[in-house]
Amino acid sequence: MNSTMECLTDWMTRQRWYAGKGRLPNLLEVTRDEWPSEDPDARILVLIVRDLANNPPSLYHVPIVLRQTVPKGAGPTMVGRNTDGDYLFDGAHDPAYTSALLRRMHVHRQDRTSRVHGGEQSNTSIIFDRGGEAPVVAKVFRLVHAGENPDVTLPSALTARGYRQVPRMLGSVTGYWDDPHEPSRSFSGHLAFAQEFVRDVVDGWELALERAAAGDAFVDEATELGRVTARIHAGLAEAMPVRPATLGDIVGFVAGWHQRLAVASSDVPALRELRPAIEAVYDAAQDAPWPDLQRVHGDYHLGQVLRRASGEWVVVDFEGEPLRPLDERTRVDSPLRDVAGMLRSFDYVTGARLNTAPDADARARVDAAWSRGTRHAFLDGYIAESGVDLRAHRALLDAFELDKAVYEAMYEARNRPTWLPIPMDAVRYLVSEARASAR
Ligand SMILES: Nc1ncnc2c1ncn2[C@@H]1O[C@H](COP(=O)(O)OP(=O)(O)O)[C@@H](O)[C@H]1O
Ligand SMILES: O=P(O)(O)O[C@H]1O[C@H](CO)[C@@H](O[C@H]2O[C@H](CO)[C@@H](O)[C@H](O)[C@H]2O)[C@H](O)[C@H]1O
Repeated sequence: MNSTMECLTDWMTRQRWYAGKGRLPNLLEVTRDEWPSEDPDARILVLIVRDLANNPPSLYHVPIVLRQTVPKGAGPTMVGRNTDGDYLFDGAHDPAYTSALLRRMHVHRQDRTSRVHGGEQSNTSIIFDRGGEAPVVAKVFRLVHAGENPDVTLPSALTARGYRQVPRMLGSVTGYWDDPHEPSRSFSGHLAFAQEFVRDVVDGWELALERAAAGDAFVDEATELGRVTARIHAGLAEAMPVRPATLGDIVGFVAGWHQRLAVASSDVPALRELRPAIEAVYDAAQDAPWPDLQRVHGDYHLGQVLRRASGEWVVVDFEGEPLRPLDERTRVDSPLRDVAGMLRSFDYVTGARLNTAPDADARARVDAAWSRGTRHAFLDGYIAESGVDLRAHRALLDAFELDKAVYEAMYEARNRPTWLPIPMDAVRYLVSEARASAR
């Protein structure tokens, strides 16, 4: 038997969302909130813990359920047994917590049976889709940050204005905590939210890969996706601040690109020799005309868009790039970041096919024109809907694409090293003479 923190220490290292891969956390309890439980055999504790082994320390949100006995089948979701003899369970898998979570967000359902989404996720999604009622997904953030989480605020703003291009937002939970280093302040941040779980959808990435492999065009889908992207941007501009890019903003963006390149170059040696050419593209963008700044999706790619059976696109995961600090992800930004993100994603479809082709014959059958046609269609759809001539922003769009490819190189080097050639090929192309003359 162990203290609650000791129980969590070992268990956390086995969780997909634990960020300190390969080392034990050094946990300190920050807050403990006991939620009312409808199950007399269960106590619900919503913990915020600090991992001091990380520099800077990270904050985790860990809801757990304490029970005197082990319910049938609950063994695999047990966290441990504490010094009082209580068994601790992962809240996400325990009905006492999952139904309390819905109550907390004022989401009422007859059938509260739930399941945890099995995918490779940095957060935990709990799906309620039984009993013939409208299905709901609750997303439990694991790493928590002080301040707004854009994954809550952006889709909420769009839902409030009737936009159907995001799943309907239903509610959220905010947590409060103190920091011993700043005793005069108290902090708050989003811990979870609930939204419509969109049924009968296909993930844009899977769909695009399937189409490309079958030799089928993706032009109609990409055109519509371009339109939807422009509509989302219009909705965010309606709901949240918009302003012209000042010289100070532009200098800040360009400095940010250079800084990210410096960090990425230390992770990815192949970027080093390309650095002067990449920097030249960044510097050229400083003198280009910039469209207005506003809130954007921030990590826009085919894996973040779902296609309903009706053919409509729905956009999810407004959390922004996981490798960027939260305060950067909650500022006004350029809508070109999202456009560039999706353009990169079309290129990834071709790249992934080349990367996974078993032999030279299979590689030769991969059609590079697929990505070009899809990119054009997406831009056409965006331009038609927004009235913004993106092609007039070619140099700037190239700089955003290059910055995204540099981010991807860093992301792949850290997470999927065999995929690194995909963004590296894009970096080489975007700085090439051929690209410069097309600009
Ligand atoms: N509201 C929803 N309805 C249906 N599927 C969803 C919904 N939200 C997320 N998903 C699915 O779950 C996947 C992961 O969700 P996401 O928000 O991107 O989590 P993470 O930030 O942890 O990657 C998405 O790519 C999508 O396939
Ligand atoms: O986890 P997130 O969805 O927030 O995004 C991260 O992981 C993505 C990989 O799943 C990564 O996207 C890159 O790979 C995609 C294919 O798997 C491709 O469609 C994207 O264009 C490419 O950027 C994303 O960059 C990263 O933030």
